[in-house]
Amino acid sequence: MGGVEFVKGHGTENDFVVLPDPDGLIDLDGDDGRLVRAVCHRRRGIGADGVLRVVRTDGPVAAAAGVAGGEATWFMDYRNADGSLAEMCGNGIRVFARYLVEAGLVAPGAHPVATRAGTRRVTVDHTGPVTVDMGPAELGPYSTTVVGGAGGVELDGVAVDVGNPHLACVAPPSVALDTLDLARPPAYDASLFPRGVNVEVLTPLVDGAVRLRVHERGSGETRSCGTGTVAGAVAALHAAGRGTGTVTVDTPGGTLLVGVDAASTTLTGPAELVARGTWGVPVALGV
Ligand SMILES: N[C@@H](CCC[C@H](N)C(=O)O)C(=O)O
Repeated sequence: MGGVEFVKGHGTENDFVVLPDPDGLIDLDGDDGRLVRAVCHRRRGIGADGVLRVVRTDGPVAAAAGVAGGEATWFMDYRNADGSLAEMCGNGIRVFARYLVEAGLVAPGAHPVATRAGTRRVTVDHTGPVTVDMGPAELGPYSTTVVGGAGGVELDGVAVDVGNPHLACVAPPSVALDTLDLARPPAYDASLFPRGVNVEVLTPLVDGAVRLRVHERGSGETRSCGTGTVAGAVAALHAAGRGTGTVTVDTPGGTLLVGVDAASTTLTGPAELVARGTWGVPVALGV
């Protein structure tokens, strides 16, 4: 019986199936990402918020994605659970880097990893927290969202580009963060976000910390989102009249640390590999 080798991992409970595919032999695009949807399915598949394909930067997958490897040997080819592509994944890239170390593909240390949003430098060892230079996070226009469907809660937010699109909403104290319905896709201004958007709701900055929940484009509500955490930290600092600082972000899945300076942002948090095996691809997928 054939199958696909995989590793399962998570970063603050944002979970991923890692697919080692150095030469890009697996077809992840066929039938609008049906293979990705199948492997991420929580009952019929392995279950995950997304897929991290580990593929070489000098092969056809990176070339087709328009990714210039530069000094990076490895390209994180990220897919959301619904099969859609995303430019960047802040929790995923830490898991990806941990996989590279555990697989012996890189030594512990600082390494460039290619993504659709550009190359990111990741500092990783075998067990400790992983730090990613996430690049600049660009503040955009203010906008609004409605969470919880028709008759839901309207919130003001600000667009933040972290390589992928976010609408980060610092909620007033009258909004009970824990009771918001973020399972349903929040409404947003499609003219501002033509490729969709990840929506974060967070508490105002108090003593350098916020609490944050997220609905991710292509995956639904997740326990954490690394790029969303950076977007939330930037929005919280902005709401407090600041452009730089360090923010501790508590998500339902765990705690992350974000650094924001004038030129760039950093994200530090855990990355764990929890299982490995062979996925017996459903015959109907014809793989
Ligand atoms: N969970 C990720 C973000 C994954 C991509 C996102 N859903 C999108 O479509 O932009 C993270 O940790 O950053």
